[in-house]
Amino acid sequence: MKNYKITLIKGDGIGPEIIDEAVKVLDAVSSCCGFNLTYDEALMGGIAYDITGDPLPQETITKSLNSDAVLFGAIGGEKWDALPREKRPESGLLRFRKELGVYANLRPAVVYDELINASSLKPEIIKGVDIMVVRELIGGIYFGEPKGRTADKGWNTMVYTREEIVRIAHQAFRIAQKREKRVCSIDKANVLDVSQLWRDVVTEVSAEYPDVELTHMYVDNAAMQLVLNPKQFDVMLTGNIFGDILSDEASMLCGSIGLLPSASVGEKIGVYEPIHGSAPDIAGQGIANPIATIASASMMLRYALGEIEAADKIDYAIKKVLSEGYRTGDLAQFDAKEVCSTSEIGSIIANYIQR
Ligand SMILES: NC(=O)c1ccc[n+]([C@@H]2O[C@H](COP(=O)([O-])OP(=O)(O)OC[C@H]3O[C@@H](n4cnc5c(N)ncnc54)[C@H](O)[C@@H]3O)[C@@H](O)[C@H]2O)c1
Ligand SMILES: CC(C)[C@H](C(=O)O)[C@@H](O)C(=O)O
Ligand SMILES: [Mg+2]
Repeated sequence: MKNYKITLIKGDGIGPEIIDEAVKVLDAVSSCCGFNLTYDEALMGGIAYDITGDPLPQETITKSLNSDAVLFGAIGGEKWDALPREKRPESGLLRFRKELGVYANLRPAVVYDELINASSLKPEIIKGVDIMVVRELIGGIYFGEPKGRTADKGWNTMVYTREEIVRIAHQAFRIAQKREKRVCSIDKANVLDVSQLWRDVVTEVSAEYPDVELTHMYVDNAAMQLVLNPKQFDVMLTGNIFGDILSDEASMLCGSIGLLPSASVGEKIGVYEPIHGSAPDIAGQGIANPIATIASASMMLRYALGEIEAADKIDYAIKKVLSEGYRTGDLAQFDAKEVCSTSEIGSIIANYIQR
């Protein structure tokens, strides 16, 4: 029987609660599909800082690089907000992504028919929305030098090199070839030099993909177009910060940020993580929506392990459970037949798979 090694990073806030549900579902699907998963936990974020003094212990990097994939919950919280930047949970996550070289963050935003009433937008605007945000993840303003602050001044630098833009653009075009063959590249080329380079390089790379239509859009307009007419988008190619913001916005087309998964991939091991954070406001209450993490586990099976049947089973079970009206609190107002806790909805999805 095939055996895969998965590094589990639960992190802070709701991280442990949502990862536990993803593991429940993974265990159900692996026993149905005839493979085995071995989990090894590793620390990151505030909890790692509290235990080791470092938000990203070396052991976490080593374990992750020696596994087949990483399933990640979320990090951060007010408790650690006053720490110096390099000790903060968020710095641990950024360093982790850089160490693993996961330059492409794939964030699908798909509107489920079952949740068509969960968006504040009209059903006719969102029905059928299926967007893939391809977000550059280890460059841009998050990493550029110089950065720093004094009492009276704070500064960061948005930098992209040609090489960084080329590799993320190839990802976007290759993904588009398997979809509707449309890439909309998002930038702020009317103002930023770095965006002018971005636009030129994306255009150059597009010459290798004559079957894919390329358009460009300024990020401010893109934020507006996403709620005006989201179906115009197939693949949205973005830099680091623009993709961070637009994917949170896109989650509200779908109904809740608790639904959106992601895959962070590059040359080495991939990291599979919900797009949301540690949600300190609801942590420990058993009400977080674990579906984003369960769907991230499905992306892990599909992309990292090639267990397509198992991934399909999870995706189908999520849809089925939503169609039967099971909802966590974030979606309780929308055609709910039964409002469930985090653990209940995880069990219902796992049981559905085992039926
Ligand atoms: N990848 C990550 O680990 C990650 C991502 C984003 C934010 N963060 C960190 O998380 C902390 C909180 O940040 P924030 O509040 O801006 O963003 P957040 O995504 O944690 O929460 C935003 C809002 O969405 C809700 N929400 C998020 N996930 C949910 C879920 N699964 N089910 C139901 N509701 C959910 C929260 O309750 C909150 O009201 C910060 O420290 C931030 O830096 C971490
Ligand atoms: C916590 C933060 C560093 C992170 C990001 O901005 O990438 C988060 O918002 C995300 O979307 O994963
Ligand atoms: Mg974010």
